[in-house]
Amino acid sequence: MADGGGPSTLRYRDPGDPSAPQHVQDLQPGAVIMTHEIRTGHSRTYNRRMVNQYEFDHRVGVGQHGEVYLARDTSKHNMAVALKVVKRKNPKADKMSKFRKQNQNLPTSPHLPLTDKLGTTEHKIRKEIAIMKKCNHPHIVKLLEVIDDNLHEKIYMVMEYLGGGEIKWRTNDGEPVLRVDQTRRICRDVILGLEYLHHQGIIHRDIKPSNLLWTADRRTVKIADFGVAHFSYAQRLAAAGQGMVELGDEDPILMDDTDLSKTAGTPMFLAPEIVSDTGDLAASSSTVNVNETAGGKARPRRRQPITKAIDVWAFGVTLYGLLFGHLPFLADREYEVYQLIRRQDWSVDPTMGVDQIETGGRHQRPQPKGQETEGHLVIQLLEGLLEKDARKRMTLDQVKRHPWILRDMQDPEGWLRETQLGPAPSLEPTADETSSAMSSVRFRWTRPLRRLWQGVRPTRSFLNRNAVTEADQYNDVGVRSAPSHSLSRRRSTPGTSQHERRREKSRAGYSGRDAPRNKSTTDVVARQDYGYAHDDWAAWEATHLSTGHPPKRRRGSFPSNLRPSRAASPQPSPISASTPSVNGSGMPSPEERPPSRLTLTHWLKLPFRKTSTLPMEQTVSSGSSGHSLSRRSGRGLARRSEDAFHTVAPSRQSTASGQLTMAMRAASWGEVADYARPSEDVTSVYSAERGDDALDDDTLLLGAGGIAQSPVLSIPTSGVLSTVSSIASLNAHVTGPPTPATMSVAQALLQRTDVGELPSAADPAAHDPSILARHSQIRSRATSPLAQMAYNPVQLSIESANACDYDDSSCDDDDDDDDDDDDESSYGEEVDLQPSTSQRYQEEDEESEEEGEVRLELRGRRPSQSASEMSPVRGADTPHRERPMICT
Ligand SMILES: Nc1ncnc2c1ncn2[C@@H]1O[C@H](COP(=O)(O)OP(=O)(O)OP(=O)(O)O)[C@@H](O)[C@H]1O
Repeated sequence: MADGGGPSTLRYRDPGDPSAPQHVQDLQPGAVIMTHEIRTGHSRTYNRRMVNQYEFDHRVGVGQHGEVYLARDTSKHNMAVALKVVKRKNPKADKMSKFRKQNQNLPTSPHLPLTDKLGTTEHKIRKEIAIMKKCNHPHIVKLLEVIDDNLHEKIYMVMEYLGGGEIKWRTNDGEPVLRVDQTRRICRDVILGLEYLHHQGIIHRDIKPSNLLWTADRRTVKIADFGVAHFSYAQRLAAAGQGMVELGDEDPILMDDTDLSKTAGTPMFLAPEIVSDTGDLAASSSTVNVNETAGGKARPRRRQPITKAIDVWAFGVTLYGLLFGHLPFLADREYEVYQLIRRQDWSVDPTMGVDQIETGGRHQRPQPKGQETEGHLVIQLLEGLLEKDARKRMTLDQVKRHPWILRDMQDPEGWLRETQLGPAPSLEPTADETSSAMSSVRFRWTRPLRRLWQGVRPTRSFLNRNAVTEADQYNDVGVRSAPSHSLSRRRSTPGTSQHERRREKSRAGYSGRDAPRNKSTTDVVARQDYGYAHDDWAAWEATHLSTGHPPKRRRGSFPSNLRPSRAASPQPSPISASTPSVNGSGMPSPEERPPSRLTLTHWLKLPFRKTSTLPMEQTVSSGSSGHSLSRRSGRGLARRSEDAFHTVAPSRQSTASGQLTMAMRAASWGEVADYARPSEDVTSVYSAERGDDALDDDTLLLGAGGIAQSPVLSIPTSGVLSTVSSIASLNAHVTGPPTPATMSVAQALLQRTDVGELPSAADPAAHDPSILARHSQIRSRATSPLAQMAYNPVQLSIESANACDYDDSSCDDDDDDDDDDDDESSYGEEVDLQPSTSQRYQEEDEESEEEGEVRLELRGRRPSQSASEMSPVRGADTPHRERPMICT
């Protein structure tokens, strides 16, 4: 790594993090940005992979169709985002799907989602994107941007990052880890999210604990993974309740209801109406799908229609799982599970939750209204949810009003009122959504063609300019207006190293990206051979914008009304006095240009450094210690850049159905508002400091895949959590050497958690962020990797970043066609290590592609995994896989 693998100084700002700056917390992106231009490279500071403005960190999950990475958006104050990288085409999976369609009795795991029948990978991704684009709700994971890498047939889905990870709900022994009241709060969030989805005409089809993710502060749960979700026109009509809804362009991919009849979802969570055919078919083809009529003649049985009720069922199974730590219908084989779902009644344990509240058994006598026990209410609710007849099943509205859901709320009526969804919005242009979700261009660049094109093509990063206001384009100077960097690197002349080429360029008077672009179009290709240049470019551009002389841009990239006039005298600015002179072209002379790599020496020479006018955080690395100075934005441009965040959010939130008030959010968690007791604030990492009794929030930070690695009692005390998170947030806001004040706060926090002494502020060592990082690493009392990630994000991100260097199976993509170049491929070289699961799959996939003929192998699907299931440290054993369970 560029900084010698020293401690990371990356600062992630999660919108859900209460310690994040307000503008980050307020970030509620409206329209999803569709980006069709991709720039890849490596960040200069950390040598991490970059795709456009996103810098990859570690992998947080692996799904059936792709991998999910933590990344930071360098254009938005390093805001954390989740980047899902999916291959547009997966011939092997597609072939397998086809094969499965023809051979329905193929074995599958009951734990894994069924997606085979939903069409090709491309179709599924398109649909997922189109559906996510329709959603904007506090309890639904937000899709922020879709980057369509047509060249490598990859799609990058940029989503809000949910730092809390999946809900952990059971131990290895199948015991619950959540308290009953915690489960209730999770349920409130899920109900609100589901209600919104159904209101939009969307059926999720894969509700289960692992698709429910916590925000970093663990106050909010959001529904994720729309891989098998379905948009139902009929559902949408019903939601509108008016018989008719206004339709935009009809979109075949969303309007095709035949998809709904296909089996999709995770077997254990499938509703009886879905498995009514499948189960029997799989079990015994001679007895299925027929009803014996009076005349003894077999006649196909009518299947119950598939409606949103399937989500209600899955929610019931989820609730059951959270309460009891195991699922109601368990068997080793898929078809056995289906039979149980169809025919068997479920039973309950004598106690529920980690607090072991008595259930009172499955069949109970009625209790006087208002005096029901908690167990009684829960069983009543489960009976309504797990009703095999979909027509008799509870509706979400009934669920929402159920006394157990409203229990402990101070003002249930207020909550119901506040969370009432407004009239359904009209169906906005769905055809546009899906057609733009992925480019349909099938053209693949060959290397010579690409080279030719690079010489003449204009650069444009954001084709969908409607998604961003004009002012934003102008303001967001850091990235959007940055020149596009070449996808490919120049072919090396034999015997010429990259360093030599660089030296040559620098002798010639310019270095790649600083080359004036206004002389001729061919200059555009005269860019650097390596990585990204955000920082330098942004710095350079910032300077010139501040003087009223922006660099030349492509026509149309500036809104005319905002385009600074060259004739007009620049605004008097304290910056302008110290900015470099510009030549006639609006570009600095070669001596004045920032260097291609921003070293500390160069930084010190920059004329504008004193004024701190960089539009984005600029990290300067010095020495091997990894000591870093982080210069935050100055007032001028940074201010504009921040403003852009607000204007970028043309709050769809404010549309009738998307409207959720603070009260609603508060109520769903029972925040300290009018809706709940103060002690309900159990999910706040700060509540321990307030001395609230019920903080057992640490139990939520448990192992992998819904399975707690350690019993609840061995989890560290809550004070540790709040302390470390305070340190983390302290770290997050220290953007330079720690001041004595911050050091003393950190010292106090560390003393409280008994993790050691910090050096004094006068000690130079104290200025090394590694000290803070080291001290904030709690001695591993939390055994789960996820917990450790939460406790020490900085440390883990370093390990994982290292891991990414060789493990990032998608890391290879940007080099697919450019591997003639030698020097950049830092991944791949270091590795003599065990390939990860995803890597193995990737390799197999590639092999198959190369062969042209897709080989079929019968084996279980690739399971989706969260980061906690994957060891963050390379070579360590995978902690757990779902164990098969036998139903008794
Ligand atoms: N926005 C996010 N923030 C944090 N982690 C995420 C996010 N989205 C996904 N993940 C993690 O990545 C894992 C896989 O992602 P995802 O579920 O989207 O993939 P998939 O291919 O749809 O998986 P599945 O097999 O469940 O269908 C999830 O289980 C989750 O742990």
